[in-house]
Amino acid sequence: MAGDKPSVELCKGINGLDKVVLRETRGSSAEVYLFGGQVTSWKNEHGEELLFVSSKAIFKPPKAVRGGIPICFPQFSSHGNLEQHGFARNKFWSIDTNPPQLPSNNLVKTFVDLILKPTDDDIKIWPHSYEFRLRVALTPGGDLMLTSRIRNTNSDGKPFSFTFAYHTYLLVSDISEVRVEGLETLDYLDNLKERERFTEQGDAITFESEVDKIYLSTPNKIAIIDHEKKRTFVLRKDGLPDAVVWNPWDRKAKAMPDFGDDDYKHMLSVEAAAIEKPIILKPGSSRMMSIADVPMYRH
Ligand SMILES: O=P(O)(O)OC[C@H]1O[C@H](O)[C@H](O)[C@@H](O)[C@@H]1O
Repeated sequence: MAGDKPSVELCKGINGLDKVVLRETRGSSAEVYLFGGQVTSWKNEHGEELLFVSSKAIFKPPKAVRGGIPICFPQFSSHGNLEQHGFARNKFWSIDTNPPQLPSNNLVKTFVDLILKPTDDDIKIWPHSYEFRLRVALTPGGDLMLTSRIRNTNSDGKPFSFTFAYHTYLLVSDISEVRVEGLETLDYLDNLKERERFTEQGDAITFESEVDKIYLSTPNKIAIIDHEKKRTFVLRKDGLPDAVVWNPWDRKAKAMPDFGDDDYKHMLSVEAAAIEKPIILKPGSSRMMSIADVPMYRH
């Protein structure tokens, strides 16, 4: 409730799964499930939801929840030997009670730190030891910030490489009224054409059919403009050169059991990512990757 103190609360979500609820003074909030380390809700100070979660989402491990912000690690999509989008989104994360310091931002007081480490069984699938720390934070103004720090803790001296994405599902009023700015004239790999490389035209991107593109070397700021809602999401990213834009449209929507037939009209995935050039970490070294989603309104 607006006027309350900021709070961070661990409680039970759908199907008894643990979730952490962040609340800020002016009324904005966010929810994070320990399953997947996945943000599943982000509301502005009027209590309006900003993230898309499918009406048919299944909150039942091991299938990742359809919506919010799944974490794709250590593999984006199906390009590699691992399961689609890697395993991080299907794992139970823990609350990190003793996180190492992050570069300080004194304004941000409402956050939770999660951690994922491999079990012995996990190491059979991906033979590396790592610590993946995820901070989910809400600013007093209601911006959502995710910071990931991945560290190679291999004791055998071996480096590892990975690809990564914050698979953000934004809630939009009508996909045919949405415009994305910041990706014009950039090169992209088209997932619908065997990852062939193309160059985007000069206009802002609009949507009238299925899209699944990996834009390369993108600017650190991308705007998603929702005309009907008079709302713009500004996605700021750091340490993540690529950006995926995905909407399955009607035919693929129908083929997904956890996605409503008309859901595609109300979502757009804009995913800050590192895909074209995998990130390589030597033992003892770590990498930080962050996003901040900022909602802005026109009145
Ligand atoms: O169905 P999922 O495994 O969650 O993947 C959903 C989508 O994720 C990304 O956006 C990929 O680029 C798409 O090719 C994929 O269809």
